[in-house]
Amino acid sequence: MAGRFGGYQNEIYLQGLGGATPAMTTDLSRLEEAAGGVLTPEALGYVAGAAGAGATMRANRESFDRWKIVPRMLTGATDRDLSTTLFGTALPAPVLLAPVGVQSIVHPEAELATARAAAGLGVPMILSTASSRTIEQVADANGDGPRWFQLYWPNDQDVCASILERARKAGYTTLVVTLDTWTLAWRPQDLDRAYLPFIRNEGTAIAMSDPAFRARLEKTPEEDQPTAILHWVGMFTGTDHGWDQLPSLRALWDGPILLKGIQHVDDARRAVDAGMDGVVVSNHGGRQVDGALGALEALPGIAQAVGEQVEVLFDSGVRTGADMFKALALGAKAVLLGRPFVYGLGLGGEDGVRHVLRSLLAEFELTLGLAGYRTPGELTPAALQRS
Ligand SMILES: Cc1cc2nc3c(=O)[nH]c(=O)nc-3n(C[C@H](O)[C@H](O)[C@H](O)COP(=O)(O)O)c2cc1C
Ligand SMILES: O=C(O)C(=O)c1ccccc1
Repeated sequence: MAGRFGGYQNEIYLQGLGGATPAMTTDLSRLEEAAGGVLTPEALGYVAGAAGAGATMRANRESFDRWKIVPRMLTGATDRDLSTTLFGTALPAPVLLAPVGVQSIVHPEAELATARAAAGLGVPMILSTASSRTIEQVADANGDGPRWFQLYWPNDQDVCASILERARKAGYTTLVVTLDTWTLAWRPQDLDRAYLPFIRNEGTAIAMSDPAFRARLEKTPEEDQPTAILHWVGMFTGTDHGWDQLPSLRALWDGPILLKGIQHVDDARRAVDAGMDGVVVSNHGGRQVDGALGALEALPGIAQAVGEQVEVLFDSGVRTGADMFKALALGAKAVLLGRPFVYGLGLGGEDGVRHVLRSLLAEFELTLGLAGYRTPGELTPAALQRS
């Protein structure tokens, strides 16, 4: 395991001896700019866009910038090991691919390319309910790779049960229930273009292939697509649930359940009280509540309050290996990578996602070692200074 990710650096330099340079940038903070050259304006606006005036998305980055790494010397950190364990399963590194719907808007192979790249590295992929491919197709492409499933909690218990049963049968082990997007926020980038991918039938594969969902329709989606899409949108958005409904979800899923979108320490405590196995501290990449706090600001308090009892994961604003280092030092057990892998997918399909993941993990491994640490588990807030 040691050196497995850092080796990407040597590989790139060695290829340089033969005159080759990487197909896309190794500066992960510049991927959005690069993707701007290949995505349609609608797709770029959808992926890169945020809620409102973008204040939360900017706050996500500002909160990373406020923390600085304080490197230690002569610690013998030459031999690193990035591996970690989540819910009893070993992972090669503390990173997962965040659930991202409608991937067909950036690349024709969509979630299948992502699933292949993730499986090749042993990195878990979290499949979105709003996937452009079915649960079973993505599982096939993912082979023996680890896979988690993200639920947009439908307001129809039969459809919910059917989707979760399909996920279980297809080998998804862990459930991530996203709570922060029970309706879409005000998103000017999309509103100005009157663009919404899923009402154009992007990202509806799971619902359209679901027997319980189809049973709700008078005409099949093939006969009357607009009605089917409207029914789907109504089922997955517009209804907030309550804490008292979590037991009904628990009854439908045997494996670990995490709640995604947790930002208040009291909600993290409620998740623990409700018997959940983890939380994802996240503000959805600034795509939901504009004016909300930078997600990293919420992390230390939540990690302190519940980190001993459940797994605390983090996303929103992670762009580089240094960002991973900071989130782990502030209490995350692992991070979810969001937009950067989507840009990699748009730029280069499966190879692009692989490049982004390998770059992130190589940079993280080098940062870890050069700051004086051998393993992610050694990181604590003492590795950082707030400025
Ligand atoms: C295009 C796009 C689609 C997304 N779709 C979903 C989704 O279907 N389910 C979900 O839980 N989160 C979704 N998210 C949120 C991500 O899981 C993650 O929380 C967010 O991207 C993290 O922020 P970052 O991209 O700034 O790192 C989506 C994000 C983007 C950019
Ligand atoms: O765009 C999003 O952030 C998102 O979560 C979503 C919601 C529904 C369908 C596709 C993506």
